[in-house]
Formats: sequence, C-alpha cells, structure tokens
Amino acid sequence: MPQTWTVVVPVKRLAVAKSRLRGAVPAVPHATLALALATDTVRAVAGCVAVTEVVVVTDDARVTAALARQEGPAGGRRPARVRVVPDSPDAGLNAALRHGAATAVGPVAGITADLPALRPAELAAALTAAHDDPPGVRRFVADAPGDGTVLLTAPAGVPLDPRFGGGSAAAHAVSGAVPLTGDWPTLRRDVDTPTDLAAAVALGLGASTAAIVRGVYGDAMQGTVATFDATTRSGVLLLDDGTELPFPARAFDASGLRLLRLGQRLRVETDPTGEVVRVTLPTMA
Ligand SMILES: Nc1nc2c(ncn2[C@@H]2O[C@H](COP(=O)(O)OP(=O)(O)OP(=O)(O)O)[C@@H](O)[C@H]2O)c(=O)[nH]1
Ligand SMILES: C=C(OP(=O)(O)O)C(=O)O
Repeated sequence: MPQTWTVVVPVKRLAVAKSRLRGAVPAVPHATLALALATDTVRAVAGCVAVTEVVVVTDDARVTAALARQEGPAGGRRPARVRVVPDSPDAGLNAALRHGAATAVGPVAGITADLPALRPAELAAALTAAHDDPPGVRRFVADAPGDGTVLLTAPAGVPLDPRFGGGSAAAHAVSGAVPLTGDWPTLRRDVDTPTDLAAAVALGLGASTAAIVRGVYGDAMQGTVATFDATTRSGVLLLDDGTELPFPARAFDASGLRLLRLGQRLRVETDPTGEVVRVTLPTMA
C-alpha cells in the first residue's frame, strides 16, 4: 500500500543544541557536530520510500541553508521534498512539532534530529507498521534506553499531539499512543551523550557525522589498564606499542563505566594534544 507520510523534524538553534555532546569531538566546533547530526537524520528521512515530504522546523540560518538543499542517499530513489519552515512559535520542541504538523494533509510523524545512524529502511518499516494500524491510533517508537521517544506518528486527520521531553515514552503512552515494538536499532539510536555517539559509530554513521568524527571515534588506539585508582578515578594505560599513557578522571568519567580492572582492554581517545579524553570498551565501536 503506498504511503504518503509527512515527517516533521525540529532542529534547535545550533549554538544551544545538543549541550550534553559539547566537546565530544575535540577540534570540531560544537555547531558543526550538531548540524551534522541533523543533516544525516534529514537525509535518511528524505530517502525513506514511505515519506513524501520532510518539514524541518528551525530558526537557525545555518540549518536552513544546509537542509534546504538537502539531497537523498547517493544512488537511491529521488528523495522526498525537504521544506524548511521557521520555528515561529519559538516555544520549544513540542510547539515546533505541532507547527510543522499543522500543514500536513495525510499521515504525519515527528522525529528527533539526532539520529545520525538512521537507515531509511528502518524508518520505512516503522512507518509501515504504524500505517497498518486500525484508524485513529497514534504510535510511537521509544529510544534505545526506552524512556525517550524518537518517532511519533498520527494517521490522517488525527492531531500529532507530541509529548517529547524527559520521560516522553511514558507521556506518549499516557496520552493514548501505542508503542511500536520493531527491531530498529538505527531508528532508536538517538545521540545525546558521547557514549551514544560511540554506539552510533558502531551502527554506522551517515556521511556528514562520519566525516567529522573519523579518527576520534573510528580509528582509536587500544591499550590495557596498567593502574587504576578508584578514588581519583585516574590511572595509567599500557598501549599496544609498549608505551605508558596516564589518563585523567575526566577520561574515565566520559567512559560510561563504573569500574576498571587491571588488564582490561580499552579503546583510547585523545585530543589533538595527545591527552586522553575518553576510554571505552572496545565493543562500543
Ligand atoms: N525547532 C526546535 N527544535 C527543538 C527545540 N528543542 C529541541 N529541539 C529538537 O528536538 C530534538 C530532541 O531534542 P533533544 O534531544 O532534547 O536535543 P537538545 O535539546 O538539542 O539536547 P540537550 O541540550 O542535550 O538537551 C532535537 O532534534 C532538537 O534539535 C526547540 O525549541 N525548537
Ligand atoms: C526530547 C527527547 O529526547 P532526548 O532524550 O534526546 O532529550 C525525548 O526523548 O522525548
């Protein structure tokens, strides 16, 4: 059955967006990282066969310029039209979503702009699952941790009624929306923190984000824990070439781990000065 979804993508002003990711890719300006996440999300949405129109709601001039000339995945079908509208309500994420959804004539969905690993086929599967529902049912897809929302759908004629924000999966359920339970790891992988970004790297990033995180999250060194002091949360790593490399508390704090044990193997991320900024489990990338 052909589907004609309008998908609304709210994008916050880059200077204040994705604050928990600030500094996650040293040497890359924060706005460039935030824009890359949104660009990859919109490209994947526009490349989805079930989508006929993408409505980006933003007040950011750089986002407007970049996304208005957005093209779909190379070699794919002709992408859906991308329309950028100003965030005229200027009253947060849900107001922006309502504003973008107001002009849709058919079924409408809202999606967050922080899904840099999103694959069009997974979005198509989720929209198809929502489309096949009995009339009148709003559906949502929870994020990977399960408490947030990445996608909310409404059939034609039903208001989107978005409840994004902290604990939004529960809020959407309380509002009568029904969860979709499919296995869509790239759709569920929203990126709020450096740990989320590493998980998105493991799934495979879109081109814009991949281009700027390459070398930071992609080709990191590995080593083993030679010493670790749980009180100072710092220690020393033994690299594969035999050199010892101290790591400070902030590199451990950025790991998402609660403990390190001697001999444990880790990926090591450094900034351009060579200081360790993050250690993670090798399985995270
Ligand atoms: N247009 C618009 N989009 C918003 C607004 N607030 C959040 N968003 C977008 O909503 C989506 C989900 O937001 P969050 O994941 O909370 O992103 P964020 O607010 O940039 O991130 P943090 O600063 O880390 O909380 C992202 O696509 C944001 O760009 C807003 O006021 N206006
Ligand atoms: C706004 C949301 O996202 P995040 O958890 O990414 O802030 C949400 O999950 O509703």
